[in-house]
Amino acid sequence: MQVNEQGLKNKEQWESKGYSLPGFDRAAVTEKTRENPFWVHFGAGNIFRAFQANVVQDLLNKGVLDRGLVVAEGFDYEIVEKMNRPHDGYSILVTLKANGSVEKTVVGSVVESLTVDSENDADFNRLREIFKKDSLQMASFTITEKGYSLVNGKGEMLPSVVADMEKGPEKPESYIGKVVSLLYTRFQAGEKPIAMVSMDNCSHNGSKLHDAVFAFAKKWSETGLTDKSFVDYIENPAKVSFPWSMIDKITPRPDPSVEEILKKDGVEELEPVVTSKNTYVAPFVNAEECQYLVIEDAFPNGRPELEKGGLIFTTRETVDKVEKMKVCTCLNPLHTALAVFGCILGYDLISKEMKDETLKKLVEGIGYVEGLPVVINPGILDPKEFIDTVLGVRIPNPFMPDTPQRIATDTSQKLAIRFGETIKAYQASPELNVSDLKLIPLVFAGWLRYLMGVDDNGNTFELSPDPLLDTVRPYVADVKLGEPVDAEKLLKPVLENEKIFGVNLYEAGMADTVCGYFTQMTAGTGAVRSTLVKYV
Ligand SMILES: NC(=O)c1ccc[n+]([C@@H]2O[C@H](COP(=O)([O-])OP(=O)(O)OC[C@H]3O[C@@H](n4cnc5c(N)ncnc54)[C@H](O)[C@@H]3O)[C@@H](O)[C@H]2O)c1
Ligand SMILES: O=P(O)(O)OC[C@@H](O)[C@@H](O)[C@H](O)[C@H](O)CO
Repeated sequence: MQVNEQGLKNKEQWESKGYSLPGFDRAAVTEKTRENPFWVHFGAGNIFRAFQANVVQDLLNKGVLDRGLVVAEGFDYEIVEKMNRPHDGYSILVTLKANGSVEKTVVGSVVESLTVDSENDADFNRLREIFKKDSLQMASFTITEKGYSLVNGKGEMLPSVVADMEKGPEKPESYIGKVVSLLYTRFQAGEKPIAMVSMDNCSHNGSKLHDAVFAFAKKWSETGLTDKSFVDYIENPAKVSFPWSMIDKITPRPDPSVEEILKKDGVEELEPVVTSKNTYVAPFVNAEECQYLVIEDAFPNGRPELEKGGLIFTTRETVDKVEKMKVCTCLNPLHTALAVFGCILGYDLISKEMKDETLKKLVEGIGYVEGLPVVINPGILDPKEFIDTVLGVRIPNPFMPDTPQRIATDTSQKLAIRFGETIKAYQASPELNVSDLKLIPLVFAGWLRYLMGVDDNGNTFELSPDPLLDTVRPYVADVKLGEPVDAEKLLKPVLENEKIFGVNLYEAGMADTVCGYFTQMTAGTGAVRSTLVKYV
């Protein structure tokens, strides 16, 4: 049983093993999509395969849609070369339910896979062609928070961005430069409308995408590298919109336990690949059942009826509230707390951490006690019920192979959103005091302790990738477990960094607490556990 066009011809074989197959005429859908594409997604990673691609498949099955998805990968071309193309765009979605049952779906809604590589004429020209089409309604993105950044950890503009700003839209190298170049193609084709929808886990994600795009459009317009009015096109919401969104579906990396299930069914060539850019991809994805995608309803070229596939379209205000609820208080901060302490305490599964009474109490405290008071009820989802399900069902799901190491990736990019917003809300509130926050500083101290790359037994472990590692690791490089440490002196430059924590922890009055916790956590082996037990 091979995951490709040929291998899927024997439908009975797949169906007899419990697989749901695409229920639409894929050849016809492919042809229509080539002619009139409506949705290009940037970022061919795991969440896209597990969520957006499956929603479109469902709508194709129901006859709500008659065209599929084009996926464009602009960072890690190996995903397209090693996964999408050999498998003709198919992948298997394995849904791991909390009751232990497993749902297997062959997803075939991705009918075109392209690299966004200006050196690859065939793919880049095809993308230009797609961006000229009247039918194109949206371009969406799951490219991680750092995908939108034009600067490095030190705040310096990335060399590829500097080069593209100078050279213009012809042959860009940087990610956003390539996206803006495609938008310029759309502008030149008659200023056609489009929604540019960031679906990444960052606060006000649409504005993040807008700001990065705008920086290029402004520079190119001013320097005459594009038509002067290109920047006006980008700034006209009736032409180009940047809706905000909130996305939620826990999608761990492809796991060997799931690979085993599929292998036993007779599925071949399933081996996951870790690309040279550190993406974990396989011909299958594994994810939980629960999913939410809430999008600001701002689509200047119209949009498909994606609400029929469970997506929620609403106002920017509601997206803001729902996103704050999920990313800033009720899910992602709890994930990051478990990621940091899970790595230090030697865990390899998030669900196992939820059986650790101290860690369970820690995340309950961060969620219910410290986070919930600043959540504004978005109306469409109840925050208390949401957090109840996150802590009672989703994170403890023993069938989900999610790891603290995955979630610890890029922590420096996430602390500001996941905790800083709560601190700011406490600062702004007449009823709340920042000094009441005891657990958030514990996570900050835990992250600094994590950066030592030494677990609570004193053994070294590998840190997850993070663009700021080289900048922040040196601050804790000389700290030795059991030796005296002047935390204030060592950590001050980091704790003052608003970019990392969302606030200057000295100004917020939290720096002393963090230093105190850090000192206790470095007192010797077992000190992280005893500090947690003491304060949780
Ligand atoms: N996995 C989840 O549980 C989940 C759930 C909700 C939202 N998300 C959002 O989706 C994003 C991607 O998650 P995933 O599960 O697909 O991860 P993944 O590791 O499977 O894929 C990452 C994707 O981002 C791209 N990318 C990585 N670094 C980049 C960079 N510097 N510039 C541009 N592109 C870059 C990769 O090429 C790939 O397409 C997350 O960062 C998060 O914002 C993920
Ligand atoms: O995807 P990231 O790297 O932004 O964050 C890691 C996890 O917290 C995240 O992927 C969650 O699983 C997801 O946000 C759940 O919807």
